[in-house]
Amino acid sequence: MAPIEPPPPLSGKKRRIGVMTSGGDAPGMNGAVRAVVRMSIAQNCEAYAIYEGYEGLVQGGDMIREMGWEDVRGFLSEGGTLIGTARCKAFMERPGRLNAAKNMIIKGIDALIICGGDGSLTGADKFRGEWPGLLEELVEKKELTAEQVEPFKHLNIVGLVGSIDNDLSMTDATIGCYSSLGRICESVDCIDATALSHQRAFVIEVMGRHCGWLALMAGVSTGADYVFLPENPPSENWEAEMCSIIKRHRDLGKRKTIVIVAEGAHDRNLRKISPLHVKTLLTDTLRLDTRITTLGHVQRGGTACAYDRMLATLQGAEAVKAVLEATPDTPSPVICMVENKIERRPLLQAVKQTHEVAEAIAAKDFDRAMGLRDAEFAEYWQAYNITTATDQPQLRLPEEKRLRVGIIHIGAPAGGMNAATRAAVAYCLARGHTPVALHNGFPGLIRHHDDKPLGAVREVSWLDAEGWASKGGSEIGTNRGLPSEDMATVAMCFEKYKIQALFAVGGFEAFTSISELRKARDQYESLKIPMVILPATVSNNVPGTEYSIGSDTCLNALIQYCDACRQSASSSRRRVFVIETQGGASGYIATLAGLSIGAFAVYTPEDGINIKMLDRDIDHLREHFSKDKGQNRAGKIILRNEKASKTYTTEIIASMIREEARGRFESRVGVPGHFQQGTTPSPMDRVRAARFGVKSLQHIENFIGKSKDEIADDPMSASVIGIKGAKVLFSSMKYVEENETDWKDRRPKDEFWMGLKDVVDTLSGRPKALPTPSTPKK
Ligand SMILES: Nc1ncnc2c1ncn2[C@@H]1O[C@H](COP(=O)(O)OP(=O)(O)OP(=O)(O)O)[C@@H](O)[C@H]1O
Ligand SMILES: O=P(O)(O)OC[C@H]1O[C@](O)(CO)[C@@H](O)[C@@H]1O
Ligand SMILES: [Mg+2]
Repeated sequence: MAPIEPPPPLSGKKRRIGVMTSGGDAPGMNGAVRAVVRMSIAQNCEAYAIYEGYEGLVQGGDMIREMGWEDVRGFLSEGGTLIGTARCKAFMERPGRLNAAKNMIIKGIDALIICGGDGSLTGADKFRGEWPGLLEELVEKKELTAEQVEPFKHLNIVGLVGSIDNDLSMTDATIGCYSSLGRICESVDCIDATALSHQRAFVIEVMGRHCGWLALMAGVSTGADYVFLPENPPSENWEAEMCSIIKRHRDLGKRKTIVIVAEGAHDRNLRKISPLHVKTLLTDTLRLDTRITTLGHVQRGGTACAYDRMLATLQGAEAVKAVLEATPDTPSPVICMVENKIERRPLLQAVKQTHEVAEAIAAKDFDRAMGLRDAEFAEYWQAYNITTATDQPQLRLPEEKRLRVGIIHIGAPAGGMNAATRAAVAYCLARGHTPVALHNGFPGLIRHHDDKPLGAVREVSWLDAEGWASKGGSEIGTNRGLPSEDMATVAMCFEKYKIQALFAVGGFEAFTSISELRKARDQYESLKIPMVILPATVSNNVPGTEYSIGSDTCLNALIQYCDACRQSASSSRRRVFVIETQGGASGYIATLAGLSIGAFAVYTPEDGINIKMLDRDIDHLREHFSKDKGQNRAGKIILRNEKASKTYTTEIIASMIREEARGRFESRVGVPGHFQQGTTPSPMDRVRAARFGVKSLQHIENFIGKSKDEIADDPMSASVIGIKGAKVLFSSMKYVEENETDWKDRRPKDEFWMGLKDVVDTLSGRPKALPTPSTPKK
């Protein structure tokens, strides 16, 4: 039967892009839909939502509807998926896909962006592969004419990975996985308190039918005693092994036990490992009072964390770009994240590699299964094992290779400082090194190193640091003071307390401190030791890395604050909140928060603020509110970094808006201040802190056996660990200090995120700035 409705013409439009969410819902999916819709419109395309996943495509009609700019307002701060999702049986079969193809053509949709998990993208890949055959069949069966299908010969399809499971190969993170991990961590942190009180054991089941990412990361970020993953089942002898590890932890004084079991966990013979089985072992063998908690769907619920909002937004925008750049020969891409870089990878290959993991598991080839997950996964597994099992004789170094490692926190507190320290301590102990905490930064060391009975230089035991994975702030105390306050005493202390390596955790002051120590090596032999700085600051302004631990915790705190303000502003109607963010002279926090909440405008120190900018933004607000008839939930947020301008303070901007609004709308000020340091660190900060902590100590070990002069002569002996693009690497401090540092403004010379400001502006519909003398052309 020929279609009743011919494909609508796309006069003057480049493309008609369909977007859908499919499979299990995941926090952040709404952000992806918002980005696709708004970016499509901004790029002169039409955007259509396909409701209820593939079900909408198979059924067509009203389930495929055009989306306007305002239809996605507020999407960023909503959990689940507002356009619905489904697990669609019909699409699994060819007749269902035939209907789907027909509906796409009837609706004139010539590009499809699908946000879903491994199953949804497998379906997308199948659809893409069958497309020419489906069109032929539609013509053959006279459901469509040859002319009708002609413009749709090449299926333009792009995948976005949205799933809490993080189970697609070739991407480090899927939209939703960090939000889900956040829910798990919150729950385990809560359970921790009650477990500790009763000295109980808890067996916690987390989601992940075929993938252990959530279980592993939950283990790393909560310091669980044992984890079970489908990719890497425990040894044949796991029951005894698990009991022995847990017994040892108890013998060392631990009052609680947490075991995390992935829903898809099994042993090496693929027999399911159930929480009940684990509980029975803990009860019968170790006599522990044990409870089971199955977290279930709370893991999928709730609003998205900052990272997922950012990921969803950037990937959604990238997907539209990929649609527009596609040629008939371009393989369909899936948008991936590799460390800190958005990349397009071939959908076909990503799906194939994902299936290979399942095949390797089914064939009991677990090494291959682990190898097929991304490199990050194996590193986290290693970090987890080294920092958890206390008795691993094979890891211990011979006596002469063991070091006394000083650990110091410098600067303001940042989420993840304790987790990094815990990992470093556990690593040191596993290898036979002695971890020595230098309390309260350099001023603590200088003034209180030999206080009696408790000086600032203290060896740390496993039990001391064991509970630090989830603790916010700094357990060993942190301070902005620099070693130059009294370099001679610092050098003397290193000599006196036999500090043979230094692991520094902190922000720009930590960076400056290591720079000072490195330069003072000419004067003091005791400073000719390997030193690593792990950047940790809410401001994310440390040169040598694109990511400092603590910045993710800060963004989460900030978006929580902004969501509350937006809710208030939207409810009161016609209200603008001007919110002042931290970040020093770096606009990172303001910009990323702006991206995550859909800010109306973001003011950064890099661009400054000028009167033309304010005039234009206020005009835009006026125009926006003049169209508002009161039914719009139109709360607006402007983010202003604390150092964006000396003249245009947060208060002044809010007053200008109030004045210029002439009663049409009003403004309020919000200053979250130190709330931005957060309480408990975010899971991303915790897991990266652990991974980078272990890597830092491994880097330090490269210098074992070298003479003092050899160490001093090696530029890598004072280095900073960081993420640069798609890589995690160490950079020599000397190089970074001399080439990558803007010392005056205390930030990297080249800030990777500057390009993101355009995305914030485009997606909020902010008018483009005309170049003025103080906004130089890029
Ligand atoms: N092999 C396949 N062929 C065709 N369609 C498929 C295939 N696998 C999955 N799909 C389609 O994708 C939908 C979602 O797949 P699935 O239920 O596996 O969820 P997912 O996308 O993997 O998400 P998650 O696992 O995160 O919940 C299925 O209901 C089906 O419509
Ligand atoms: O209740 P549902 O929708 O079947 O989902 C459960 C499954 O979905 C997932 O959460 C992925 O979204 C799996 O980890 C889990 O097994
Ligand atoms: Mg899946």
